Amino acid sequence: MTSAADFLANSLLHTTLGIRIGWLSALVMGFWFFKSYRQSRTLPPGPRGLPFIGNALQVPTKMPWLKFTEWAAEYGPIFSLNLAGQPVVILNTFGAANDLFDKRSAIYSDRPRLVMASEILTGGIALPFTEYGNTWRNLRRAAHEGLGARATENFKAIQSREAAFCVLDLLEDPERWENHLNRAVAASILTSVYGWPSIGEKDGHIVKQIHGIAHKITETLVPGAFLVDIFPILKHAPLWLAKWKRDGLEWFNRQSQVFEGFINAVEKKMASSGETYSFVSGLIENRRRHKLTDKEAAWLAGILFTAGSETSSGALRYFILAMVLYPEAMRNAQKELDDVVGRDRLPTFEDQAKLPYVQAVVKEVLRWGVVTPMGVARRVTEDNWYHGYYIPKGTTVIPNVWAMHRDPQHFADFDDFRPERFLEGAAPEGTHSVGHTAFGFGRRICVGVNFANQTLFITIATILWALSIEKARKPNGTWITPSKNHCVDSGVVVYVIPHPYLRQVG
Ligand code: HEM
Repeated sequence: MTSAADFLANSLLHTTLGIRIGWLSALVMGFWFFKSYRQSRTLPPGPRGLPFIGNALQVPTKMPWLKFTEWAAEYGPIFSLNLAGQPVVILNTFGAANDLFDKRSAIYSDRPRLVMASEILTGGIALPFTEYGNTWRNLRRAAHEGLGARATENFKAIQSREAAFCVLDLLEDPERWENHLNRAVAASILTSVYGWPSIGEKDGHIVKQIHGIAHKITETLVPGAFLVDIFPILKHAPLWLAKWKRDGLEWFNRQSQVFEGFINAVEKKMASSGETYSFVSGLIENRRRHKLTDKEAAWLAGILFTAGSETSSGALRYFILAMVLYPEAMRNAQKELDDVVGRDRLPTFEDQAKLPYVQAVVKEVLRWGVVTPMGVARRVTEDNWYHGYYIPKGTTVIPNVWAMHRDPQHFADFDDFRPERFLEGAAPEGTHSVGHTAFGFGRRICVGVNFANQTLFITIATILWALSIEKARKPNGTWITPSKNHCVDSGVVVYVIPHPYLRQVG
């Protein structure tokens, strides 16, 4: 029989044990929860940074995509950085970009906050930077209506004419080949957008002005260029104290007047003499349906030549470089042009389907010489998980297009310019059968993609039909071999500096 004392002792023992077991299991459970919580909130791996500033000092200010590609080899196709507290995720494969930007486009279509470039300099209404919301939707719908695949057919005649003028200019004055490419690209955009007559040498100041606008905007995108982008609170600094803000707002007002003036001129012409079709004539008729204010419509048209001119002429520079370095590809394209077009007429868009090699040259130019190596960054608008990694709301997500286009899994000889790769087998998954992602992804894919592809096709076909491009020679007769890595990183767009020698096809 157990005494009352034994009973008491026993029950005490059991109670103590029970409490101990209870504590222990609570501890184990707590640890388990903590561990799984930690695991479920782990950002993708990445280089170790310093306290407070994280990896900010490890990211090079020029050509950061090269470092990103090295880090991708070390940490995997999706890695993360901490830029002074701002989480940044870098996507390095077609698959990852497709999974997030295309398949989760509802939460991956915003842009990171760019106070200077987007909110001050362009008033929050420049389509490429606009926050993912109603203003963006209205601008995008209007842009798509005027530049979709069917609508862009309207601009083929303008692009063919400009390609022919470009070749004449190159033949007459080969030394200034860059100017001629710039002029042709700017002219085909401006005539298509505003219905202007072709711009020539005399209109050099307009081309200069356009490139000036693009430069002004891209300059402000250079990380660290404006303190307000690091400390957004500075946006509220009073005007008398913040010269940068006064200058930025003044620039926006001046630029708005220029763009509104261009639109008003088209409107006047439409009222008097029946203006020919252009992007803006369509926009004027439909801007109310698209719920655009006059200023938004003016900026939509204005930003098209800013977004489209530097990128397209940058791609054409890469084309010149590729022809200088890979003459075999040039000869193959010229042979195809000879067989299909002959020598009695210029190539046209009707020939396009019968010129698969020339089309492959266009794609390879965009793959090999990617002009926007990091695309245009996005901002995630909701917490989400990918492959077990946590990507918190507000993270900046950068597609490393440069690495995607050099992924040995898809492009074994990625460094070589080899158009044939687009004629062999299927395009890599995640590229929507295109084979590259030079124009971006998902809902924010380049709205000028059809226009750009048309410009590149007809300009490249016409140049190769008329001209051969070779290495230039030094005065002592030795060849100048340009480097494919000698790039100028202007902030968003990257250029190359080839030294070509142009000669008429015999
Ligand atoms: C070779 C030429 C071009 C290249 C490589 C290029 C590339 C790009 C890229 C990478 C983006 C960002 C897409 C993303 O966020 O995923 C973009 C956006 C954009 N592009 Fe292009 N582009 C070119 C030509 C053009 C042309 C000719 C136009 C207009 C006529 C144009 C207008 C735009 C606009 C307005 C956006 C912003 C779209 C948005 O944010 O919703 N681009 N482009």
